[in-house]
Amino acid sequence: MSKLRVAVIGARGRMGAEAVKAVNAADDLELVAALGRDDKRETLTEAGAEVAVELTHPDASPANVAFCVRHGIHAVVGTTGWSEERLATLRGQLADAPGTGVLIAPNFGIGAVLTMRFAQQAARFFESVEIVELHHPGKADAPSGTAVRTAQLIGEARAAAGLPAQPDATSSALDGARGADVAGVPVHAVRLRGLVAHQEVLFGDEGETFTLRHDSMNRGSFMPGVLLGVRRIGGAPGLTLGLEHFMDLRGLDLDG
Ligand SMILES: NC(=O)C1=CN([C@@H]2O[C@H](COP(=O)(O)OP(=O)(O)OC[C@H]3O[C@@H](n4cnc5c(N)ncnc54)[C@H](OP(=O)(O)O)[C@@H]3O)[C@@H](O)[C@H]2O)C=CC1
Ligand SMILES: O=C(O)C1=N[C@H](C(=O)O)C[C@H](O)C1
Repeated sequence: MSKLRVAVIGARGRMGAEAVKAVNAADDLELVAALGRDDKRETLTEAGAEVAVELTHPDASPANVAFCVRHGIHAVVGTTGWSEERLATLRGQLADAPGTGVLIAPNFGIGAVLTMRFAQQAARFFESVEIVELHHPGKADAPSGTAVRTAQLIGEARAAAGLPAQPDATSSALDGARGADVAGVPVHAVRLRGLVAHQEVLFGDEGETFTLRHDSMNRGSFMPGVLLGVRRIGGAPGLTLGLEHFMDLRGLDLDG
């Protein structure tokens, strides 16, 4: 059987270098291109890439993905910064490219995906919720894409359950002291040498707290998710938001 032809964009970055290793180690995949900031995107078409793994920077990602979509190359995107506006533009591009698939995964870590799902499930049971994300100091964006997505999912679940805004009597605060408000959920970002990628979701109600925590100890932790996306995206035309759509989450359904 022929191997799936895979390219990595951002190949010399922390994640990209790991993705290059993971693709090279997979028997069913062939690494046909490894692009850095200075390489032209045409390298992808010249190399005959079928799937591109995109791991660059929020400012660079939309143009890289647009190129892939225009040329019928499926994309597995881990780069953060996909605002609603950027997603709407991408949906428009995909509408003109039937058959082409793009996966945007805020986090490829299996445990991180589960954290998001469990947080969504727990959201309606607690009056208060806050998120603390903790990352290495080389990270460009804050809060993390994962924290933003987690907060959005919690916000949606709270709204669906008819919960009011959470209590907070703060009437005076230094800028940033209460974090960023994402969908009504305060999100706090820590940047600390020695960390990789971590997140805590703290729920609270009368007399009890409940904490979900996920830790990525190294970037190898993201690779099974990256490879799952690479193998599945060809069969999923259009936009897929979140790796959970390629995972078997039976038993973790939101509505019972
Ligand atoms: N979804 C997930 O599970 C994960 C997502 N991420 C996200 O992935 C992204 C990358 O993270 P990380 O690897 O740590 O970042 P790095 O800064 O280590 O790597 C980014 C790489 O992208 C390159 N680059 C920048 N612009 C372009 C461009 N226009 N075309 C091609 N390459 C480009 C950079 O090149 P140069 O070195 O020349 O600057 C660099 O090598 C971030 O958005 C991060 O949040 C990270 C971890 C997990
Ligand atoms: O930059 C990182 O490192 C990470 N970025 C992603 C994010 O912003 O959520 C995923 C993970 O947290 C690591």
